[in-house]
Amino acid sequence: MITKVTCALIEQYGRVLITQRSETMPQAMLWEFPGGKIEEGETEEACLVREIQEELNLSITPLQRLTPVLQTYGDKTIELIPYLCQYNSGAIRLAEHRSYHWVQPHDMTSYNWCQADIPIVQEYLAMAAEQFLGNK
Ligand SMILES: Nc1nc2c([nH]c(=O)n2[C@@H]2O[C@H](COP(=O)(O)OP(=O)(O)OP(=O)(O)O)[C@@H](O)[C@H]2O)c(=O)[nH]1
Repeated sequence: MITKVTCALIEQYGRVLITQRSETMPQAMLWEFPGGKIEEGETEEACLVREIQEELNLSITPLQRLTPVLQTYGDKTIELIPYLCQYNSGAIRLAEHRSYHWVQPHDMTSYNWCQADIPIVQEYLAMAAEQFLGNK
């Protein structure tokens, strides 16, 4: 069975919000984009809005779906579905994570990521580079 998991790339002022998993979570201490498992009957977007409210106390709007990643961890396979998201309101209150950073694209590769997130970071960096060139 493949578990569908959404994750949010929340952008603000040219930075993206990333979160560090806690000691007690699977993939402990690794960095990820916040999100979580899709519940029965839920859309991807509704899942993200719910998870980001629950985990971080933020209101967001999903804007653009990026490329999903299939990843096997031991005997579990997940499909990680990333969305670029707009920050709307709220101040961060961590419910589950150990910490968070707002990072600039060029700093993203210096983090220790969950395996599934690495292709998403690469896709985001490619998009950020294109945007930079387009703005020149
Ligand atoms: N949220 C999130 N999960 C990720 C990412 N990358 C990644 O490999 N995962 C994996 O996807 C799964 C999602 O689990 P989760 O624990 O965040 O989701 P959840 O809150 O809905 O689950 P729970 O209710 O079982 O605790 C975990 O196995 C986690 O390690 C990511 O960027 N964001």
